[in-house]
Amino acid sequence: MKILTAAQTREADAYTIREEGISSTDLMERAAKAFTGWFENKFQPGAEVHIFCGPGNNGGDGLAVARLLHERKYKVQPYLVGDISKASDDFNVNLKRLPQALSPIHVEQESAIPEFNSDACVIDALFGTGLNRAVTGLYGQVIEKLNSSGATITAIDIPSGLYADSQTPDEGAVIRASYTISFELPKLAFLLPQHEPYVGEWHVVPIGLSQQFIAEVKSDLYCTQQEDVQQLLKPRRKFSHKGTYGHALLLCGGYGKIGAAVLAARACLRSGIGLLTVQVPQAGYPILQTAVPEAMTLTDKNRKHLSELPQEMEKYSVIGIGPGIGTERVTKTTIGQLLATASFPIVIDADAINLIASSEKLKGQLYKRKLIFTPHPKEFERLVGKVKNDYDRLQHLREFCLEYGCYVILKGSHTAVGTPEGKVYFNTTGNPGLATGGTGDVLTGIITALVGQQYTLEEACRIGVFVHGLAADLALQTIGEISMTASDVIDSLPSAFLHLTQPLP
Ligand SMILES: NC(=O)C1=CN([C@@H]2O[C@H](COP(=O)(O)OP(=O)(O)OC[C@H]3O[C@@H](n4cnc5c(N)ncnc54)[C@H](O)[C@@H]3O)[C@@H](O)[C@H]2O)[C@@H](O)CC1
Ligand SMILES: [K+]
Repeated sequence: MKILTAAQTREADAYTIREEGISSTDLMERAAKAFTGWFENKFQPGAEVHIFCGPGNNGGDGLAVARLLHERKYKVQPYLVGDISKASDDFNVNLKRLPQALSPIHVEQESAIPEFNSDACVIDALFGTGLNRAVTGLYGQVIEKLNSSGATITAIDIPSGLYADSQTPDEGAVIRASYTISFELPKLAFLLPQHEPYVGEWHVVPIGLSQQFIAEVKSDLYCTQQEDVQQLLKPRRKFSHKGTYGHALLLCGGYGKIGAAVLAARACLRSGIGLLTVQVPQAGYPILQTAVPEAMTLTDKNRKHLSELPQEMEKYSVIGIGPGIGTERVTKTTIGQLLATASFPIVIDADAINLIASSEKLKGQLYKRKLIFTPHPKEFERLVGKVKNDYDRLQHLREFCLEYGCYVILKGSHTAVGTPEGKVYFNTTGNPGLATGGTGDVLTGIITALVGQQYTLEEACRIGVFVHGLAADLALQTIGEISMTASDVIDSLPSAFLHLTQPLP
C-alpha cells in the first residue's frame, strides 16, 4: 500500500471526482458514511457526541457525520469553530443539510464550549489535509480545551493540527485523539513514534478513491500488508532438498550472551533455512549443541568472544552476525576480515553494528556489498549521528541506504525497511510485547533464513519484519504483551508462516 502526501491525496480526490463524474459533495458523503460505519461499531447509539467543525472540507465531513449519526439516534451537538464566512462550498452544502433538530453552536471563543459528561465522545473535524500552518489563536485554544476535557476524541482523517507528511511546528496545538479514522490510505505521520500521543489507534476506511491514480502516482513510501507478503512467499518445491534452501552461518553469542545465538539459530531454523551452522566461542559449545540440535556448531578458538572466521567460507549462502558478540577489539578485526572477504549477503545486527559505527575504516568497507543492517534507533544513531526528529531519522535512513547501497531495517513500532533505491516500507504487524530482550536476535535469525532461501534482500526484509510482527501478534492472543518473551515469538513462527501460506477462510 502506498503512502501519499497531503498534496497527492488532494490530487487523488480531484482525479476521482473527475474520472467518476461525481461531485465533491458525493465524495464527502462517501467519506462521512465510511467514518460513521466505523463509529457505529465502536460507540453505542444514544451516546453524547460533540462534533467540532473547522471551515474546510474536514469540517464539511464533520457536518455530514453529524447528520448521519443523528439519523442513527446518537445525541449529536455540532460546533462551528471560528469564522465560517469563507467556509468551503461542501461545508456550506452540509451545513444546509443539517436537520432542524441539530442546532450548531458557533464557537467564537473557547468559553463557548461546555463541560462534557465523562462518557462523552468528541469528534475532531477542525482541520484535515488542508492544514497549511501551525494552529494557534482560537483554534489552538479550542484544541487545548478539547484535549483537557477528558472526553474520548475521534479524529476525522487526521488529528487537527498535525502535519500529514512533514514536521509539525512546535508552536502549533495538536488534537490528542484516542482514535483516528483516515480515508483510503494511511498518512506518513501515523507511522512515526513521535506522534503516538496525537494519533492514538488509527484505522483506514476506504472511500473509493481512484485505484488507477494511486497506482500511477509516484511515491517512495509504502506499508507492507499481508497480501503483499503472501504474494512474495514462494511455495517449497516437491523435489527440493535441504541444499535448495541455503546454508546459513550465524556468528553470534559471547560469554554470558550465548542465549542470543540460541534465539537467532532457533528463529533461523523455524524460518525455513536448509542448513544452519552456528559459530560460537568455546563457552557456548555445549549450550548450542543442547539447545539447538538441528544446528551444526563450530567453536571459535577464543573462549569468550568471536575472534576468527570459520574455514571454507565459500560454502555458506548468507551470514548473520552480531547478536551477543560484544565489542572486543579482536571481534572488530574479525568483522573487518569478513567484510573484506565475503561475497555473499550479510545480515548485520547489534554489536556488529556498534563496532562498524565506531570505525571509519569498517564503514569504508561497506560499499558494494550485499548488506542488511537491523538497528534499533539508538544503534542507528551510532551509525549516522544524532537525529533531530522522526522525519530527520527517515531522511538519514534513505541517505544511508543510498550512500552504501544497502538495506536498513530500522526497528520500531512500525519498523521501516530502507532500500538502496530510496524506498521505505513500513511494517504493519507487531505489538509492544516485542519490547523485550532477544526479539531482535529472533529477527536476525528470520532475515538470515530468508536471504539464504534466495529471496531478494528487499523481499527478505519485508517478509521477515512482517512475519516477526505477525508471530508476536499471534502470541499475543494466548500470552499477552506483558509476559511475551523472544522464545514465545519463535514458538509462534510456525503459526505465522501457516497463517500466510494457508490463510483461513
Ligand atoms: N477534497 C475532497 O474532495 C474530499 C476531502 N475530504 C476531507 O477534506 C479534508 C481536506 O479539506 P480541505 O482541503 O478543505 O482542508 P481542511 O479542512 O483541512 O482545512 C482547510 C481550511 O483551513 C484553513 N487553515 C489551514 N490551516 C489553518 C490553521 N493552522 N489555522 C486556521 N485555518 C487554517 C485553510 O485556509 C482552509 O480554509 C480531508 O482531510 C478530508 O477530511 C473528504 O471529504 C473526502 C473528499
Ligand atoms: K481532523
